Amino acid sequence: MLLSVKNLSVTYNGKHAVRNLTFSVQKGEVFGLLGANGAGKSSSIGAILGIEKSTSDELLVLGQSPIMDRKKVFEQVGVQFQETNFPDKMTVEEACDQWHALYVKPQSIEPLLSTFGLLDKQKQLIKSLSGGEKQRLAVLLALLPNPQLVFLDELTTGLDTMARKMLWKQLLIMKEKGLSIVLTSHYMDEVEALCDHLLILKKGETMIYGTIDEVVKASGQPHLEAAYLHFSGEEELI
Ligand SMILES: Nc1ncnc2c1ncn2[C@@H]1O[C@H](COP(=O)(O)OP(=O)(O)OP(=O)(O)O)[C@@H](O)[C@H]1O
Repeated sequence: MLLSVKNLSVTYNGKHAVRNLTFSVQKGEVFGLLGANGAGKSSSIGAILGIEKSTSDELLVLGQSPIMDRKKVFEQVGVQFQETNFPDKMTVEEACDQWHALYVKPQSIEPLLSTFGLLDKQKQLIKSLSGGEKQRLAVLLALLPNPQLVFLDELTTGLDTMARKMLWKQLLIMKEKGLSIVLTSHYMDEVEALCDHLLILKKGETMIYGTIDEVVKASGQPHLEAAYLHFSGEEELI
């Protein structure tokens, strides 16, 4: 088991943002944490990463506590955030070199740059990259540690169709090699392409947790998009 979360709760000013979240992720599994804006996805991930304060009956990342064993755990875990702030004068190459130096067994930089279509952008300032290029760089940096487990927040938001498909293909290759992935996404085609299990949050509560087939079946809807709308409560807004 690479990730085990039991009854994780996050509160802000006495109000629950996440309540009793329970799930686990095995080696080579892709897990999707889904829900409408404000449902509690980022708060959950922040808590699992030890950034947000939380309570739980169990919180183990690679069998260790992300709070007590922080350094050891995060040598083997990759994280991509929605917004990564880089210094103004930093180039793609410098960011890669700095990240590379932080880890014990990182991947080689060049093949990754090539895979992510950024080989000819090495000397460019990060702030001058397009939105999609920045997004690809953020995923590249999350994978650079050669992690056993990677957290990808809104993986392909802002990417064009080709870049999305490229990224999915790349992640599936890494999954085959044993990489475990926790992702958040608002796109059900992405969830269908990648996820083994998914969990849908609504106002911090777990509405359903299972495989895509189980979720669709339990919803009584014809396909995942409709099942998602049903469980997330987003259909009430349409
Ligand atoms: N630091 C904070 N202080 C107070 N409330 C917060 C804080 N961070 C998040 N919240 C609230 O907690 C709830 C869950 O927010 P969260 O960011 O986890 O949702 P999300 O599912 O990641 O949303 P999105 O899809 O918009 O990124 C929201 O109601 C949000 O306003």
